[in-house]
Amino acid sequence: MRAMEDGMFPSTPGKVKVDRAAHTAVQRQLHRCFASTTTMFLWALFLVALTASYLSFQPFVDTGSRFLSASWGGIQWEHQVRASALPRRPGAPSVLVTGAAGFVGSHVSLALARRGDGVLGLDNYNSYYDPSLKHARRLRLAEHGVLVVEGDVADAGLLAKLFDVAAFTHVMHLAAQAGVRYAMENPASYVHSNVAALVVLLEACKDADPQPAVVWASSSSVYGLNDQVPFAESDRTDRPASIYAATKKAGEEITHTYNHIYGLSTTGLRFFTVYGPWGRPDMAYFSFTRNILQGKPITVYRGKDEADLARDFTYIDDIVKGCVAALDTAGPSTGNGGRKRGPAPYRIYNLGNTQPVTVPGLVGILEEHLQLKAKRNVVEMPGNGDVPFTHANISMAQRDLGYKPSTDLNTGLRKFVRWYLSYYGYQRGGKNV
Ligand SMILES: O=C(O)[C@H]1O[C@H](OP(=O)(O)OP(=O)(O)OC[C@H]2O[C@@H](n3ccc(=O)[nH]c3=O)[C@H](O)[C@@H]2O)[C@H](O)[C@@H](O)[C@@H]1O
Repeated sequence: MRAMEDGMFPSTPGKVKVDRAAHTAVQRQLHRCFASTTTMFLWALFLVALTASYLSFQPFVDTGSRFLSASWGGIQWEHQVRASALPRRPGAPSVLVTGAAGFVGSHVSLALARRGDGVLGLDNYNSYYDPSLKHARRLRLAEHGVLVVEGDVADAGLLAKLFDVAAFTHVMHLAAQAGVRYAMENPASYVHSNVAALVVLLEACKDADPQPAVVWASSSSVYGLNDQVPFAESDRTDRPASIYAATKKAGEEITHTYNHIYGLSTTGLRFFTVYGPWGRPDMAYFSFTRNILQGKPITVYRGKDEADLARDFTYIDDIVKGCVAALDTAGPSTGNGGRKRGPAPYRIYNLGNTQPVTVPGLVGILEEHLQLKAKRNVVEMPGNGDVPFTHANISMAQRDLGYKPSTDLNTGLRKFVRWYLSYYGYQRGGKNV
């Protein structure tokens, strides 16, 4: 380190010796160099090229060094973003879908693109579960002209750029740190994705002109220790059983604030244990399927007094219909320039199936579709944030969104198993690859 510093700086600051003979020789050289007009022309050409290349790197240079490592920016990228966000039929919405490479996000993006909406996806492809599944979903969307930008919702610079490039009429915010039990291992990731990133997104929405309407994923877990059945939107949600639930509940309060102050139209959807093809490998129905096929044991939790746990499992196609209907019925935001110009809708809906099934019941259906017996390891539910049961009252969603789930667990799991076997290369009676 010392040697390097010695080479760079004079040993006594302010006392630099100038070699006069060398200095004159250099001056003569420079003079000879610029004397010829051809050489001057070449220098000019070089300077023009240098300036042009600097300007083409402007999006990276002027927004700060944090973007140097990001995979977005540039004229070509902006062109792709604009094309993806552009509606394919007159009057159709232009939707920014966050978490578009996720389970619900990819299905909703596809449904919107299929009917001609403009759809731009955003996803950080994190490794909470196998990112290769997220990339496979991305490729599926690309086949339908949907671009999924790689980036984090908490990146305010990226969001500002996206809103600058495309005029989104709606935001479908489905990016989140999901999973109830993982919240005990990594609570900070829930605060980052479900609270901090949500605020960054709402800031971008409130600054946009015109402001988009926001539809976003809350969760049935907000009901926490509520024991009034079925769960209605008017029930207590101030007793969350997990950090995950607490961050989703925080999201409901935060969106309320943006609705109240800035006139943002917001709709929170409380999803009830969503399952189906292209699903999440961390969820019970998915990991049970994997273990049963591999001959490995599964852990089945049981509640107090040996009571079975139950969930209001809801099939993905029903959830997609609910999301699209929420988007179509969302009233407009009313603010601009950071100020509210009138009241805007603030809505919360349950999207469930209304037919809870026990966890042993779920395993039984999987055994039937897989034609294999599960090795069940039944244990008492650990104190890990789980709740004993969920059951949705969907009358509000029925009334306002025309939401009407139509897939029972048996039918939905049949479709899931068919997808699973084909995606992972299984054939009946053994793995094919
Ligand atoms: O409805 C929701 O809001 C939530 O639904 C699911 O959470 P959860 O219902 O706990 O779904 P799973 O993790 O698939 O668990 C389903 C049931 O299986 C049980 N389970 C889970 C894992 C396991 O190894 N064994 C087991 O018996 C759980 O206790 C639970 O009763 C999602 O994972 C959450 O992201 C989502 O927000």
